[in-house]
This record gives sequence, structure tokens and C-alpha cells, in this order.
Amino acid sequence: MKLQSVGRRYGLRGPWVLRGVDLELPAHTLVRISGTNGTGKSTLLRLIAGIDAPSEGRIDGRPRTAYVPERFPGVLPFTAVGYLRHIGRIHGLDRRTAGARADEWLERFGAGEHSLTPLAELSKGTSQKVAVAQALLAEPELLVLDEAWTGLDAAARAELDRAVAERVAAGATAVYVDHDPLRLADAADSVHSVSGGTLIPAEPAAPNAPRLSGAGSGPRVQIIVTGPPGALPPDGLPGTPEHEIRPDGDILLTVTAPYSDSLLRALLGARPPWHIRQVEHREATKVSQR
Ligand SMILES: Nc1ncnc2c1ncn2[C@@H]1O[C@H](COP(=O)(O)OP(=O)(O)OP(=O)(O)O)[C@@H](O)[C@H]1O
Repeated sequence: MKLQSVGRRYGLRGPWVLRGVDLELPAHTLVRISGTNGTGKSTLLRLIAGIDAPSEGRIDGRPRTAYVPERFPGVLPFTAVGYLRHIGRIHGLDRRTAGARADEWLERFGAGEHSLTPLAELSKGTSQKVAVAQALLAEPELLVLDEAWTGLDAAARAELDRAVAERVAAGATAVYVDHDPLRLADAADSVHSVSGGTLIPAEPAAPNAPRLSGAGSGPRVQIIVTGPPGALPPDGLPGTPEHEIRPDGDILLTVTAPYSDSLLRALLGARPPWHIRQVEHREATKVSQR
């Protein structure tokens, strides 16, 4: 998808919130949008998600899109699972698949026990789990996340990190805004900052900057694998792991934690196969600050 000279203002004579925004969103990439409060990040994400239209400029090549808004409207007349099935059907899933995915995503986020609770009665945290589940269950080609981690518990934040990494590894584009500068920082392919009413390329956060929450991408997973004799790991592995050939011929792969599940699946599914010898989780070198 491509944004060309995109501008947005609210009302015919309102001030321009964004102007001259050019942005390419290729497949297989994780893109962070940063910027200080009120600069227009949510405005940009709504345009990218297709739920708002630019006042000028154009957006070409809309993929299948799912969006987690900054505020999830939790007052719809559904139970949690009923809502997710309904969204699945809207995304074109058949009844069985929609039902299975609804159950699966509620379980993944640790909200299975609330599946029959009406949306209006869910706690803020569980409501946010439903908000992210509704976006993930359709396996979108473009995933747009506006502060989607906010309100989630630590386990669900880490699960969302993994789910985003999985989507990107599967070929999707994911675009996100988050107040934690290290949220998926090691995994982001590009960072753009909304500033002065437009979008400019930005430097990723320093890897040793203080972490605001416990689910950033600092931790890594090391995987020792044995491949066919003399072979190097295949190209294009999820998370682009670093590799080191050990004296015994095995290969040590190091990847940021959110990508580890996708990487393991890719290695297990590779032809010829790679054998997993050991998987070890390494904590971030910097202590988290909460
Ligand atoms: N629907 C709207 N109608 C009128 N003005 C709006 C609307 N939505 C946003 N704005 C204005 O556009 C500007 C940018 O808002 P936006 O929510 O996009 O910024 P943001 O960077 O996401 O802010 P935050 O970090 O606080 O979430 C603000 O001045 C806001 O008041």
C-alpha cells in the first residue's frame, strides 16, 4: 500500500492535522509510527486502516485490513465470543472457522473464561483482549494497531508481540503506535515520526533505552539447530536471526523473543529439515523499569 501526498483536516476550514504524507507499506514489514501527543498519529492510523479518508492526496493498493482502535467500543450487544464470531463472518470466514478462531484467540490472550460474558460487562483489560483478537482472527494482510498493548496484562502483551511477529513473518504488514519506545523495537523494520503536521523518517529507539513496560522486545531466544551437512540456515527466516557456526557444526541462531515461535515453525517446516537441539530464553541485558 502507498500513501501519496496525503493530507487530513477536520472540517472544511479546520487546520491541517497532516499534510504531504508519503509512505510506502510493503508486505512483510513491521512499521512503527511515533510522535508526541496530539500530533496526528491516530489520524494517520485511521487513514492507513481505511476507516477514514484523506482530505487530499491518495492511498493506493488496499490490502485486507484489520484495525485495533485506540478506544474499543465495548457497548455492542454481543458476548465476547459472539462478537468475535460475528467479526470473523464479516471478514468472510465460514461459520466453523469463525467459531474456532474466536475460541482460539480468546484462549491465547487468557480470556477464554470470559467468552460468554457480554461485552458491556467485561473489565477494561479483557475488553482490550477482545479488541486485539477481533483484528488478529482474520489473519489480515495489513494489521493496524493504535496503542493496542495498553490495558493488557504482561502475558497478553507478550502474546500480542508474538502475534504481530507471526503476522509479519507470514507476509503481512503491521503498523503500530505505542507509548513504550521499546515496544517491538528490535523487530521494527522502519520507524516514522509524525511531527510538524507531516511524517518524517525517525531513528529507532536505542536498544538500551529505559523500558516502560515488561513486554518489549529486549529478550532473545537462542536456538541450536543441526542442518544438512555444510548448509547455512535458509534465507528469509522469521525475525532475521543472527547465526553462528559452532565448533561441532551445529548452528546457534539468536532471534528477538517475539519471533521465536515463527522461527521454530519455519525451521521445523524447512525442506530439507533442520533439527532443533536446544531452545534457550535469554533475558534483556537491561533491567526493566516500570
Ligand atoms: N474527529 C476529529 N475531529 C476534529 N479534530 C480531531 C478529530 N480527531 C483528531 N482531531 C484533532 O487532530 C489532532 C491530532 O489528533 P490525533 O488523535 O490524531 O493525535 P495523536 O498523535 O494520536 O494523539 P495522542 O498521542 O494523544 O493519542 C488533534 O489536534 C485532535 O484534536
